[in-house]
Amino acid sequence: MSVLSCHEVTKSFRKHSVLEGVHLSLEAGEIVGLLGLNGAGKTTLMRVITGLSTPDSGEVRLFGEALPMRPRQLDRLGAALDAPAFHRWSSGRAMLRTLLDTAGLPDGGRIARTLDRVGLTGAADRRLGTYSQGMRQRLAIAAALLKQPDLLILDEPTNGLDPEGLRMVRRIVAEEAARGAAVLVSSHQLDEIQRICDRVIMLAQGRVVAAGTLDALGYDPESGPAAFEDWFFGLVGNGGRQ
Ligand SMILES: Nc1ncnc2c1ncn2[C@@H]1O[C@H](COP(=O)(O)OP(=O)(O)OP(=O)(O)O)[C@@H](O)[C@H]1O
Repeated sequence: MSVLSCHEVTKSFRKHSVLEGVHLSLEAGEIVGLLGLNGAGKTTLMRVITGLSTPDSGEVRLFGEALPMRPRQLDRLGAALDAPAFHRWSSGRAMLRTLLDTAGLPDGGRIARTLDRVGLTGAADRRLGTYSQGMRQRLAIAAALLKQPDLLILDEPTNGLDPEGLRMVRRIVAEEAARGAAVLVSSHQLDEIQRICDRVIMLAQGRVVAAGTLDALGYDPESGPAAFEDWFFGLVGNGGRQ
């Protein structure tokens, strides 16, 4: 059974079609990169998968069950999407505690471990209003990791992160997959995707234009980042722009 499957998913905003007949599936323990130019539909697809947005047609199944998810199933999903809303007077530690309390889960050292994994131990008790953009991004990743999800969805997790943060994301994604979680990660950092993903799915104007391992899609990993960029543009074209 796939951890995630999408079948013929479509979504429009007014008359603007954003997702068209999207098919995909993710298995436990694999890391899949979602690629596409600005406006290709990556975030919309992730919002549909996480139940934040309803598709116009098609089906999304998580852990074998069609959306919408039952509350207990929700705890099996961890997602960092968009810019999360933070209460500026709260702290990172307090925010994570609220998430655990809401889910009725015990801490058992989980909060401290998660803060450590994202490099926020030293800032854990600072007010969120004082966090930098990169620190907020780290906290969003921590929130997604907190419940040890079976499906981890990260929308451009390296946004605003320093080089050490890039390494951290790489390490976390690999650790989560090794633990058995399925990971779907979008990024404009083609070299990062090339390094960390087992498979890629390319979206262009809301359609999947390519999906598979880099090898199956005809990319030679030895040929380096510049070649990956050429390969990417060869598949997505110019995204419909003039
Ligand atoms: N709530 C909304 N209302 C209207 N249009 C929307 C809405 N959300 C997204 N769109 C449109 O859907 C299209 C896809 O947007 P989406 O954010 O999914 O793209 P993306 O691939 O994540 O882009 P980026 O790389 O810039 O983050 C865009 O044309 C966007 O303007």
